[in-house]
Amino acid sequence: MSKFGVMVMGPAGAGKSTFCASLITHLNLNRRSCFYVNLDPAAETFEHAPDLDIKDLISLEDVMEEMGLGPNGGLIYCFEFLMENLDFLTDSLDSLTEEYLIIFDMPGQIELYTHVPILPALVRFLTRAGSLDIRLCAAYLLEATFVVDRAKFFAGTLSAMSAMIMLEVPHLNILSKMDLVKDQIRKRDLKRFQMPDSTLLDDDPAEIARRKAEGTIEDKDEMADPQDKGALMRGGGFRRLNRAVANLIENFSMVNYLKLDVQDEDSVGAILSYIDDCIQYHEAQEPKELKDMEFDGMDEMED
Ligand SMILES: Nc1nc2c(ncn2[C@@H]2O[C@H](COP(=O)(O)OP(=O)(O)OP(=O)(O)O)[C@@H](O)[C@H]2O)c(=O)[nH]1
Ligand SMILES: [Mg+2]
Repeated sequence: MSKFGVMVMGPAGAGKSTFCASLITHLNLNRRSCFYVNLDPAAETFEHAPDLDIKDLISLEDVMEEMGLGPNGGLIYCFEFLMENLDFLTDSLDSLTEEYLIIFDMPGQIELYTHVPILPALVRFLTRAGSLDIRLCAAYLLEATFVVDRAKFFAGTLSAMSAMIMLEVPHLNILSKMDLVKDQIRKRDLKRFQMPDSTLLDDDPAEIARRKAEGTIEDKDEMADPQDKGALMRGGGFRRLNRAVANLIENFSMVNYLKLDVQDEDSVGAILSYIDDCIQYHEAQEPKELKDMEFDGMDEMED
């Protein structure tokens, strides 16, 4: 019997726990079962109490105090400890049926998603056939306010891509906190962020302001010409690096973003549909109503 889950990931403060909460509210409203697993050993407050909380296994505060570690080293220690005590997960998750959506609320330390191999090992454990066998997808959240600074946006996109390549499970990228930008950015412009392309760097307001302050451009026109290699060279190493990264992301064309506004029930519902599709949740559900109807039909035939 398969199980189904979503791992909610992304940088610190991206809105992961808030999204988990609104997803749970939405699932409850739609009479769907969910099981909320908090894997952030530093998380204190929750809108919905977790069904399983890593803090019952190990707390970051204790680790920092007893091991003399900082918050990031402490977090890595907590995850290493979890990997040595996987029964903690198995004992609670093993009995869940295919009706449940298991929601993993992850911490925001970016190193967890980029250069330590713990998360891939955890994901392999959760998804391994014959073990928990969870059909898992990753939901990677990036704050929509990043679109204001495009170099930052591409850097965030690069870390999303890194997590995507590292984890090898179906992956949804989500621009969270859309309420903060929806009045500031035109729909047409937003589309360019949803499917990032390197021309976004050509008319970056933050970059234009920076270069105006430096006195390297007089007005917007010089920035708007992507063919102006001279302007790029004059812009120095970082600009060329930004462009190289943006081109890499564009050429891979692997990262597309969905929009999330947690205040909007439809928006949360739309993201849930993507999650369901990724993990083929509906295909595995027992057609209960149909079974009942079949029974009724048979009774009538027998009468
Ligand atoms: N305006 C707005 N604020 C949001 C939204 N989602 C989260 N926030 C705020 O952003 C802050 C961080 O939200 P969290 O949900 O705790 O983010 P997180 O990614 O779980 O943070 P860490 O677990 O610490 O990495 C909180 O102050 C939230 O109230 C949103 O959709 N819109
Ligand atoms: Mg959180």
